[in-house]
Amino acid sequence: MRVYSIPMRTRFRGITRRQGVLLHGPAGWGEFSPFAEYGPPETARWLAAAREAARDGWPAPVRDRIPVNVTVPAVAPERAHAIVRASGCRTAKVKVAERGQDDADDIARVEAVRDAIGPGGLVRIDVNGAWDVDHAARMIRTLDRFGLEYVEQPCATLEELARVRLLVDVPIAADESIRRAEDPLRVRAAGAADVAVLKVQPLGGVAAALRVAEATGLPVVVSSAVETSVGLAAGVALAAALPELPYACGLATLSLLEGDVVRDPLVAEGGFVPVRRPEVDEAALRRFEIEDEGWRRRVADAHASLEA
Ligand SMILES: O=C(O)CCC(=O)c1ccccc1C(=O)O
Ligand SMILES: [Mg+2]
Repeated sequence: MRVYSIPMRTRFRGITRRQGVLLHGPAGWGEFSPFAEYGPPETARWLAAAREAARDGWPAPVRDRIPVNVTVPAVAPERAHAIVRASGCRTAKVKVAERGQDDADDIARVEAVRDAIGPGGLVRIDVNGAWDVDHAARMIRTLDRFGLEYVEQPCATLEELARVRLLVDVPIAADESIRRAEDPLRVRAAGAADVAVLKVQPLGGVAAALRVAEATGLPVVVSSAVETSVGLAAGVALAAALPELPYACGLATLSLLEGDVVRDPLVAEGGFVPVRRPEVDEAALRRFEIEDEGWRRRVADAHASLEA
């Protein structure tokens, strides 16, 4: 078990360092990197994903590259513009409704991103559940002046998502609303979303996420949890194994980190991430390795919860 801590280039989800654990097994390396606010039983699924990677491996791919979106954190418009231009991606996902910012900040950022990507590019926004129904309907209409592909998790609850979905013409994607195997059925029953955002670690692995994808009956966008190339490879494997992949995925997140633990990182080029599994590089890993009792305990607790 190896613990890593990598500085982030930009503050994201309120964190400035990404930390996690890498596990090795007969099938390769797996990543366990639940965010600090998660404890058991949730972390058991994150551990199951790491174990699947290390012990079992993943289903066969049906494509050899994955179209990806550039992820634009809640930065100033000039910076957002530069991030999009440098990415080469034809789809941008813009974080909005960040704490400490207001609607005008979001409008300026989305406008800058539309300008940077041009009329032929796609712009989606991610609200992380921060708006109430009225605020969501108002802001989605305002931001749709710049053309929105979809809105990710505009409100926190399924009931609110379903109401917003009836009020606006822009498709709604569910992200935080899908974290457990039983969630897709609830999303479907509530009529809460047009698109399902799936992340491998919270769903307990690639095979489990494929079953969730089938259960949603919705088009799927695979997204990372901002991981090293070890964790990203699992997201790439899921995106590669899905029968249909109509949207760009949120797997171009390596550029949010200052470094990586592999020889040949899973970076996006020309808007695509290649389908492959990079090898952990001892020297790279040692550069970011830390000794941390807290992470060892989190693995042990997740393990105990998984066996219970
Ligand atoms: O989807 C992307 O473009 C990047 C991944 C991302 O946004 C994300 C990463 C970690 C935790 C939450 C989220 C999120 O989608 O809200
Ligand atoms: Mg999201």
